[in-house]
Amino acid sequence: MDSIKPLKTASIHQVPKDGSSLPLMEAFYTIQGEGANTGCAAYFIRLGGCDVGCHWCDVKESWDAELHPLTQVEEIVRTAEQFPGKAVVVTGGEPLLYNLNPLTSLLQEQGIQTFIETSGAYPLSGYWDWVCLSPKKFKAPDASVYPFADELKVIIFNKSDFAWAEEHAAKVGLKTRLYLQPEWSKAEQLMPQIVDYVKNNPKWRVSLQTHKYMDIP
Ligand SMILES: C[S@@+](CC[C@H](N)C(=O)[O-])C[C@H]1O[C@@H](n2cnc3c(N)ncnc32)[C@H](O)[C@@H]1O
Ligand SMILES: Nc1nc2[nH]cc(C(=O)O)c2c(=O)[nH]1
Ligand code: SF4
Ligand SMILES: [Mg+2]
Repeated sequence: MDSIKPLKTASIHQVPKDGSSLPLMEAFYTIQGEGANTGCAAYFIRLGGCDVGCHWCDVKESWDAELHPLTQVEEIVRTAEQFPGKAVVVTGGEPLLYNLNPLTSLLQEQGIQTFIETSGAYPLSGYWDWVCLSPKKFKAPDASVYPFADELKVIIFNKSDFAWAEEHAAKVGLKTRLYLQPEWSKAEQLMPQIVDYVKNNPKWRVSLQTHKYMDIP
């Protein structure tokens, strides 16, 4: 009897540089829960691999790329096409570890809008309809990413993060929409401070992880 072939996996460094296949952790059709596109139906493509190391990361299972099978981008796009919502959110892990040009050009050829969730720790690749930059203290964004940010989404974990958020707001363009999002485990405790901050600094908006309140992926 044939034995079951293990799926091929690779470390971050062994993923093909041409972007023809990517370590796919999971993909699911849901509602964008966060930021400017909150409430929109979207297909999420979660790539494995991240070396940023946020201690409060809500998807630590994504960090080790080797746990997630290398998947041809054609196959990823073929599945994305099946859903009525014509927007894809590429997230991770840190998606900018990889060459995202083939994935995003194929998606756009199919009339699918491309959104990315990134820490900006690496230069941008890919063709994007919406870039959400969420900077991290643990590995600063590459300076080249700020001009591409349609949205800056700063996670608030403690009081000092408001001043830190302003440092990043000073680096994005005038058209970039600014969001403060409470770290999930601290959301209840931080909410009064976030509400006060936005009332006093109205260039910012509040972003909540609404999918967690809706109990959807
Ligand atoms: C899991 S990350 C993956 C994409 C990319 N690595 C990044 O950090 O932007 C997706 C989004 O979730 C946010 N996030 C992760 N853990 C969170 C938490 N515990 N509370 C609130 N937001 C969180 C990140 O800041 C990011 O905006
Ligand atoms: N519904 C939903 N919205 C999201 N927005 C960003 C997410 C992410 O993990 O990148 C996410 C997620 O995991 N689920
Ligand atoms: S950069 Fe994103 S995926 Fe990586 S640890 Fe931080 S929140 Fe998690
Ligand atoms: Mg998430």
